[in-house]
Amino acid sequence: MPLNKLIQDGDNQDLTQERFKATFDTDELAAVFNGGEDRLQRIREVRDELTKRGHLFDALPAAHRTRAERMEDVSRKVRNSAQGFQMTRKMKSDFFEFASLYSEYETNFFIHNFLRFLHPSNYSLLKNLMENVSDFADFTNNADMLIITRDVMGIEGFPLALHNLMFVPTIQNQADDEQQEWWLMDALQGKIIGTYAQTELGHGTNLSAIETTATYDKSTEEFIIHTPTTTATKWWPGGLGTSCTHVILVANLIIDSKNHGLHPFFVPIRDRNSYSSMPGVRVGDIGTKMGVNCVDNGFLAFDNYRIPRRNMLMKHSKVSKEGVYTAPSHPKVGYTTMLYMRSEMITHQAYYLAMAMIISIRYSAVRRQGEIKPGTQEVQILDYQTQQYRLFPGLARCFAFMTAATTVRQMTESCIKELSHGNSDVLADLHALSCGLKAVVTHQSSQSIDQARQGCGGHGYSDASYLPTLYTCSVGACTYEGENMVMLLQLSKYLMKAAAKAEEGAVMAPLVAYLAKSDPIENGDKYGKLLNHFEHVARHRVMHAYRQMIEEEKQGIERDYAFANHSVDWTKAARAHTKLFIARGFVKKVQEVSNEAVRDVLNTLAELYLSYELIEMSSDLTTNGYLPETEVQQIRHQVYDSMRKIRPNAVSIVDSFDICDRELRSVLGRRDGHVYDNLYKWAQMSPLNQKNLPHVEKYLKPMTSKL
Ligand SMILES: Cc1cc2nc3c(=O)[nH]c(=O)nc-3n(C[C@H](O)[C@H](O)[C@H](O)COP(=O)(O)OP(=O)(O)OC[C@H]3O[C@@H](n4cnc5c(N)ncnc54)[C@H](O)[C@@H]3O)c2cc1C
Repeated sequence: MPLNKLIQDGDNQDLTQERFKATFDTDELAAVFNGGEDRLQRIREVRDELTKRGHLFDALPAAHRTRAERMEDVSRKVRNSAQGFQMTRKMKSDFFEFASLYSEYETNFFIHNFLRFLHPSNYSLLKNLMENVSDFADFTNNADMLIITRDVMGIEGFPLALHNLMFVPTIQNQADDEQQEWWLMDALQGKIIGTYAQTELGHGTNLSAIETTATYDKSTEEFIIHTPTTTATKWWPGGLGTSCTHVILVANLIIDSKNHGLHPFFVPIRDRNSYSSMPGVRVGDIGTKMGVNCVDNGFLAFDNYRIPRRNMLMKHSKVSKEGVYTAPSHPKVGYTTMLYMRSEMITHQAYYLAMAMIISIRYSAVRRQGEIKPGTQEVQILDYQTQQYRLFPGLARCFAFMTAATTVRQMTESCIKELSHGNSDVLADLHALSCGLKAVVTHQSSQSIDQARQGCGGHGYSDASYLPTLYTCSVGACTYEGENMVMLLQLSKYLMKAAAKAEEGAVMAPLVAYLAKSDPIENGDKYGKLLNHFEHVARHRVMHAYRQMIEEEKQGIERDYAFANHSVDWTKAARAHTKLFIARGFVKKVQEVSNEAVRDVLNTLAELYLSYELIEMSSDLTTNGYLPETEVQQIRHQVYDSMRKIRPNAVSIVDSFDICDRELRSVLGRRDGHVYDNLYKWAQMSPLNQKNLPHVEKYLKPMTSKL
């Protein structure tokens, strides 16, 4: 029995030959990547069930459909849940009993675990909205829902994406018990569809500049929602364009002319029956974007639109009938929700990147182009060192990022337990880390996906490869959920405080303890040595940025300006700090793997990851004589050595991601490697291959027929 489990008769011969070279069992590595044997098994069972339900999938590739047709396709798959999901009285009472067990801090934990892992609520919506999956899918199982969403819906989103991710969790997190009784069941059953409207046309990152107002009118016990300027128009919220009946609106709370800052309001915007916008509400779609065009991102403006007082979400802050404001008891409410969101985003990025690697590496094994020595046979492009340099660092990053996502999720869970005992010590560390991870992982994933696209030549630019879709989905995440540069600056502020502590010799949190250490004289074993180099670079960058800033302060420049004057250096420091965390986690993970053959291949990937990332930062390695140029050269050679070792296993490694053709939606990445015949078939489906096309009939024919 071959070690690669994907070998089948009739496949492209080059691909089959590659698969026979595997030195490890692909099922074993698949279990490591996908979070364990049980989880892998379950993913496969769900996938098999989906295979039996052909009508869940589209006859034509999405690229050959208009945006409106694609919106129709995804909406068909998430149709109204009213008939699908009736919560029984018992389920309803369990639901609220469970919710009430949780304290304020645990509420965030409750949202994510209860909704995603423990209880039918959030994913049940998706599940019950989806046709025909309720008889086999376990909606309490995150793996089930992940695979169903990816396989059936694809990665370009759907009109209820923000409803699930933001609208329902915000009601649970920020509405009081009575408000949850009013709104939650309708939201869970899809009787109302919502989104989260925060960003404005003129204001994104800087929340303090948001202009939309909610002014309390004591005489009627209502809030008057108003958009005072064009720049105050809400812009971007997913699902707002055409799908939502309601929004959670983030607006300035004004009472007796006093601004109490931003608060969330539950605001109906469209009639649930007619879908017409409410009087006083202007709402619509913002048009096509670089990607995620199955999400209808929209705009929203209000003309003195009135909502009842109790439509302000009042779990944490309150406004009484008389207009008395009560502030939230704890300023950090909501932090842990954000932490979970970010760990989920990192998981998604690891999958996007894995898909890009499957596509580009399989295709590079099938594609023959050019000769290494003139007059010899055309080579598989995977044999070119330059091609390996383009692709294999991305391959190693898949494992590094997946490990980071798992680690940060576990750290978040343990942090929440600590919070429930009143200990918030690690929250700031973890929040800062999550900012760095969000920024580094989204940036590097999209970079590696684009390298994969370019590595597939012209066919990589075709939608048939699916690489353009993967790139646009991945790169969008560099902006939403916190713009990346701003995320790095947030981490920098935390590192600035840590640097000050290191200078003072104060006690340091574990994640930044290395700042107070000096460079080791003994470098340790292979991994120890490389990780020491990561520590050196991070420490050097952080302390350098800090000391430059302090020097400016001594010259009378205020701290804020001194920080801003060195913000590029600070973001470089933040990246190095984050890469150190990822590198440490990857090494630890590899060392825990028990199967020797799998550990060997992961060792090679980890070596490549560490040496490649160090070479990317190599100028910091030689500064101040930390390493001689010869040692940097050795690290560079380590990159090439690791690539050589990975080459024979490359196809089997990507096969181990265990992502099937249907999920992959790529002609270039097909398991069987029959790329050319299928590219031809894919092109035949293009709507432009129909007869009597208007542009030809109206304009081109009359032009050419005159010649
Ligand atoms: C695909 C997608 C989906 C989205 N979905 C939603 C949604 O559902 N709901 C919603 O409310 N919003 C949504 N958004 C909006 C998103 O949250 C914002 O685009 C994001 O917060 C960035 O804000 P901005 O666009 O105003 O950029 P800006 O803040 O204007 O940033 C522009 C540039 O200025 C820089 N910059 C800004 N502030 C600073 C600073 N303090 N220091 C240094 N540099 C700075 C940034 O680094 C960036 O280079 C979505 C956006 C996208 C792309």
